[in-house]
Amino acid sequence: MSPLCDCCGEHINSLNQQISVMRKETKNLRHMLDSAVRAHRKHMIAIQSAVAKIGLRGPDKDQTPPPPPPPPQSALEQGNIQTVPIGYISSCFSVKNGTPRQPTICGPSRAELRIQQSVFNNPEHALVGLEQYSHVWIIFLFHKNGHLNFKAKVKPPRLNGQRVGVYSTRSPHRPNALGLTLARLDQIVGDTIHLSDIDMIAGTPVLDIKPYIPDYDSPGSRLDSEHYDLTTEQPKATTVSQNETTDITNLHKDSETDARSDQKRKMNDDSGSLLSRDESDTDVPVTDSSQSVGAQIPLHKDLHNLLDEVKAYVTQSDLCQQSCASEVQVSDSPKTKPAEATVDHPCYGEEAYSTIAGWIRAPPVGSLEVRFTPQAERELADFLPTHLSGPSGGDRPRFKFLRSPEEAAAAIRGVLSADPRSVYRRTRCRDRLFFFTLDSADITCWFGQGFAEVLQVRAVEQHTASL
Ligand SMILES: C[S@@+](CC[C@H](N)C(=O)[O-])C[C@H]1O[C@@H](n2cnc3c(N)ncnc32)[C@H](O)[C@@H]1O
Repeated sequence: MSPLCDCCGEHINSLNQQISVMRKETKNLRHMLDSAVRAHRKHMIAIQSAVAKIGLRGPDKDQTPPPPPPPPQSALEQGNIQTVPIGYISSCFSVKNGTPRQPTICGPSRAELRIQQSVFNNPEHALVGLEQYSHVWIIFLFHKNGHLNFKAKVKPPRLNGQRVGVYSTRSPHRPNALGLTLARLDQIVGDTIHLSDIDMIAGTPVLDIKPYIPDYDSPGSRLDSEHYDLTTEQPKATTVSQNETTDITNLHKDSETDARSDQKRKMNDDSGSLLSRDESDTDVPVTDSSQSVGAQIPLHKDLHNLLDEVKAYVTQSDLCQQSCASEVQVSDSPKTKPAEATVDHPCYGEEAYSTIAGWIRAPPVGSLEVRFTPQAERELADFLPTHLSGPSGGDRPRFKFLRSPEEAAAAIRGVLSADPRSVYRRTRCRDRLFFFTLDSADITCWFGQGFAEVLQVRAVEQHTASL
């Protein structure tokens, strides 16, 4: 491009100056607007509480001032983020055609993911500890979706032309073209993760990686409210004890977890209540001879029995020959995990094994006993269940989501027994009161050695709740 003549150069300079002045003014105006909004909110709160104090009726409905505008939100609060891929998949599939529709379809489908140095100065640091897991969730972008078109109803290929809502499918064509794949983690070398069981094409931008933890990610293994014994008010001892091995193998198979849930359901049916506790229903650490790394495997007792039954019918070698070709390949592969991270997954038909870090089930932070003061119990009991709507309850506080004070008590116990304090609070401000909100209840508690005590349960004040 030829250099600008003097007069055009000057003109451009002056325009640039004007632009920068206008930018500054816009910034100032935005700042003033923000302060005005904040001040307005404060005034509204002050007026409301003054009205409440002197017991005045609020102004007539048609004179009610419009509610204060919501405070300005950051882009993140509005759900807008600028995504930055942490890396790009290099995989054995280069085009969409022929790429497995789900990771389970083609075991040996392999890929590598190198974490970008533009994201972390030391990308390999971001992977420390991940080698203890056998499976990872990969969150990625369907970057080859073309013109990002999506419809509310789609025709999944396996439904042969029938249409269903997009959210009942794993279709790539969705408003935010995000994909989610549970991949097998074969090995980590420096800043690179070696994966198999993938359904992503080469070049796929990856946004996030999370370890697969059946206790959180699989309903059959969830530590849900059923695990809280509401009569003794203590969390059930379903997790392994701390002195157990750090390498815990989870045998996870749908039919087994179903069997486990069925059994749980049956136990509940038998006793007529969720509240009873069967002492035999605790995990027992058993040594499984099939586990080649020799670690102790804490299996649920009924799960263990089931496993024994399965073993009686099929021998390990038969199965390895018939249906575990991919498993064998994994352990034969040069991508086998290094000695300290290797988990030699035994073969049992189509069972999927997953390993997780030991601290997930045996964390150094123990669970807490949860108590309520008599006053807090009375306050909680005063809350009306969701289904009791209408004027019958008078001024009594109501839950919006929780169905009863008992359900609220179980939720409070769940939250507190897991010790919700940050490490800072736990170590530096141990004696401080702890506040949290559950549904329409403001809860105040304190923590002592090995316990949490609920001191107060109050209805969330209306004006605070609407802010
Ligand atoms: C049905 S989707 C399922 C993906 C993921 N497991 C999920 O549930 O979100 C898998 C298909 O998406 C297509 N695909 C894979 N990577 C893609 C990408 N980066 N962009 C667009 N389509 C892709 C392939 O055709 C593959 O068969």
